[in-house]
Amino acid sequence: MKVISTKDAVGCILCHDITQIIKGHTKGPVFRKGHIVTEEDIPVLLRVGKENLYVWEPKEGMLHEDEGAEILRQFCQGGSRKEAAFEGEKKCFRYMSASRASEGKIELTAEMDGLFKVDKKALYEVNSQGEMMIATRHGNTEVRKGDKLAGMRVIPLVISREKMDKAGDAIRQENGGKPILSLLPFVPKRVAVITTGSEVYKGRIKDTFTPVLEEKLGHYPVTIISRTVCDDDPQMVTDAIRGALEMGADLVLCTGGMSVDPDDRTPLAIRNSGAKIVIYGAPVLPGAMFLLSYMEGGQAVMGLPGCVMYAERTIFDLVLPRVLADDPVTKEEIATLGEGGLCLNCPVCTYPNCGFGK
Ligand SMILES: Nc1nc2c(c(=O)[nH]1)N[C@H]1C(S)=C(S)[C@@H](COP(=O)(O)OP(=O)(O)OC[C@H]3O[C@@H](n4cnc5c(N)ncnc54)[C@H](O)[C@@H]3O)O[C@H]1N2
Ligand code: MOO
Repeated sequence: MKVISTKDAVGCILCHDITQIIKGHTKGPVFRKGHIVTEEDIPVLLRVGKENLYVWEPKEGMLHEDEGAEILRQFCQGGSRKEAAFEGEKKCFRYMSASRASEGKIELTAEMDGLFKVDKKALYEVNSQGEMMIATRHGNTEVRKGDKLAGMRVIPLVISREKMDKAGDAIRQENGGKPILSLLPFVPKRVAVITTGSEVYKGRIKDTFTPVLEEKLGHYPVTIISRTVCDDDPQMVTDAIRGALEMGADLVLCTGGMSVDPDDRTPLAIRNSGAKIVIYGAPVLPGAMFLLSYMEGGQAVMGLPGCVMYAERTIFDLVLPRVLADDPVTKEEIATLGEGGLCLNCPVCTYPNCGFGK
């Protein structure tokens, strides 16, 4: 820290807030600690009576907190300054926009509806360095345009470039240097709904499952291309799946017949369609009897248990955004859902902003 004549302070970093008081009008900081003095600031500083200032001396190898924050933004979002050019106040890149660095902090916001992904290990590496932090919302959750995704800042006013480089090296070692955060936009999909169950097929009860799916799918860029009702006959269900795929379905949703009764034949029917089963049975309640499979061509075929019809949130809500963002779900990932896999059925549901599936 040193004292400098205000007239000579352009480019210097203020060490403390500078307060302006105009009687009966304003009281507050005109400049914050950490601000870099510009040519235009000089008359303002002189007007608040500051002919001399305490400033940091720019030192070789030391970065201002805002410069450090910009490096954190690159860790998160990727892209050089040029690639991620400012549009007005926003820096847009890879469907995320960044605020301008201010007081050492940058925030990222979703520019599209889609699936938010976090490389947890790389994030941990950066946050383990000290003197810097990145906080995000949970990964693998759907986000909507305008949602806040992450905030990051450098903790001290200045940070060594070496420290930032070390964090960059840790990310490179962890994932080869890929951005920590990504937003995968939803990809428009054609969906086929196959309802199974003799009670519905024979008209004994009304189908109340399909309307639930229609409502849920209505929040995404999805077209329902077919609705078929089948008896508890696995061949009939298999034929319906194959027919839907021939019609160009990207996603086939089979409902009913997912548990252990003699008439519950949907898993067999899905298997016989040629789909490769990722999981049948998941550590999530509601949703234990869920089945996820993929065809060779990448189309997803799901078996949805009865709970998807009656419970507000189930495993279907965890998996659907991923499938709609073309983000394949693995058996291992499903196995990790156990902790947080219990929906608490809160009086007011705040999903996805809750612990379910996290
Ligand atoms: N012994 C066991 N029983 C059950 C288990 C288990 O592990 N062992 N799991 C339970 C869980 S968890 C669920 S979830 C359900 C799974 O049910 P299913 O997917 O097999 O559903 P269904 O048996 O076909 O039907 C259940 C219930 O829902 C009505 N339903 C089904 N589809 C429709 C429709 N399109 N419209 C209207 N109503 C429909 C159906 O009539 C039944 O009343 O299994 C538990 N049991
Ligand atoms: O499979 Mo049930 O799906 O847990 O309610």
